[in-house]
Amino acid sequence: MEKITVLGAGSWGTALAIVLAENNHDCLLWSHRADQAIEITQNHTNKKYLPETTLPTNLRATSDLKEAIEHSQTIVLAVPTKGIREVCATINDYLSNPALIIHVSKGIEPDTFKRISEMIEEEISPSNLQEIVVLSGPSHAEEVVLQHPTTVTAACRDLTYAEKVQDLFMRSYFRVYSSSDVIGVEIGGALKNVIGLAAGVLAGLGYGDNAKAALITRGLTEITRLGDKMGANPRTFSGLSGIGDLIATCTSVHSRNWRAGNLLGKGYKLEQVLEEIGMVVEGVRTTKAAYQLSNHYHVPMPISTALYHVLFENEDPKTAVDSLMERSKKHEMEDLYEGHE
Ligand SMILES: NC(=O)C1=CN([C@@H]2O[C@H](COP(=O)(O)OP(=O)(O)OC[C@H]3O[C@@H](n4cnc5c(N)ncnc54)[C@H](O)[C@@H]3O)[C@@H](O)[C@H]2O)C=CC1
Ligand SMILES: O=C(CO)COP(=O)(O)O
Repeated sequence: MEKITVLGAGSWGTALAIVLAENNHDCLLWSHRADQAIEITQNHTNKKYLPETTLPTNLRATSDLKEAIEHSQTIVLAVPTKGIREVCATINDYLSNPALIIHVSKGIEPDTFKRISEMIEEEISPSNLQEIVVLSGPSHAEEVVLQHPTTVTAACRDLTYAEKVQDLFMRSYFRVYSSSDVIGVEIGGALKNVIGLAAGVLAGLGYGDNAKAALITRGLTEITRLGDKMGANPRTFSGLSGIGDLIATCTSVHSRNWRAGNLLGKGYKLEQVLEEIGMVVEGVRTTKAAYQLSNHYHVPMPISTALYHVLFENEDPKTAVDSLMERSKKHEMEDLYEGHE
C-alpha cells in the first residue's frame, strides 16, 4: 500500500483514483472546487463527472493543494493540458522531496510545441522531481468505472519507474503495459484527439464506415509521420497509445472529442459545442498545435490541417472534406517516395 495523490477530480482523475483506492492505496484526490471535495469525501459521489458511480469509502478528497502535496510523493496529474503549467508551478512551491509525477493528460501546447512531460520539467525544479511517467491508452473513464477490461501503457525513459506505475495501477480489469518511448506515447495520446474530432465531424455530416476507416488509417499515417520527426519510435503508434486510442476515440460515444466533432459536422458553432459538452475537449487546442507542427517540420498533415480550417477559419466541414478528397493523386506509402505529399 502506498500514499498517492491525484490532482484533478474530473472524470479521468476520479476514475484513476478509484482504481488506486480499490488497490488499497491511501489515495487523496484534489479538486480545485471545495464543494466537489466535500461531495467526494462525504457522499462518495462525483455527480458532475461520473453521475452513476459510487466511489470507494477509502477515497478522500481535499481542495487544499498544499495538503494534497504533503500527503505523498507519488502524484498523478490529471488536469487538462491548459492547466498543467499553473498546477505544476504551484506544487513546485509545496514540494519538499523529489516527487514521482505520473501524468495522464493528452495534449500538446500550441506555439511552444511542448509535450506534457516537457511542460512539467519546465515548471518543477529538478531537485523536486524524481521522474515523470506518462500513462496513456484507450481508456474512457465511463468504462473504467464499470470495470470493463481496459489496457494502457506506462512510459518512462527509465523503465524501472514505468514498471513501478504498472504495479500501482494493475487490477483485474485494468492492465498496464510498460514502454520507454515517452515521446511516442505522448504524441499518440495527444494527436488521436485531433483525428477523433475529425471522425465526429464525418459522422455529423452523415458519412459512414468507409469514411471512418479511411480517417483512422490516414490519421495514423500523419501521426506517425510527425512522431517520427519529433523523435518517437514509429512502432509505438501501432500500440495502445497509438492505433489503440485512435480506435477508441474515433468509434466511441463516450469520446468528448468525437461528440464535439459530431456537433460541428451537424452545423453547430465551436463555442456552442464546447458549452454543450461541458468537459475538456483537448483536441481543439491540439489541432492548433498539430497545424503549427506540420508547418514547422514540413510534414504533410492534411486531416489536421483541414480540421484547423474548420475550427479556426470557419471553413464549412463539408467543403473541407471535399477538398481533402480532391487532392492530387498519391502513392499510399508516400513517405517512401519523396516529393509525393
Ligand atoms: N475522461 C477520460 O476518459 C480520459 C481523459 N484523459 C485526459 O485526462 C485529462 C483530464 O481530462 P478529464 O478528466 O476527462 O477532464 P474533465 O473535463 O472531466 O475534468 C477536468 C478537471 O480538471 C479541473 N480543471 C480544469 N482546469 C483546471 C486548472 N487550470 N487547474 C486545476 N484543475 C483544473 C476541472 O475543474 C475538472 O475537475 C485530459 O487531458 C484528457 O485528455 C485521458 C484518458 C481518459
Ligand atoms: O483519451 C480518452 C480515451 O482514451 C478520452 O477521450 P476523449 O477526451 O475524446 O473523451
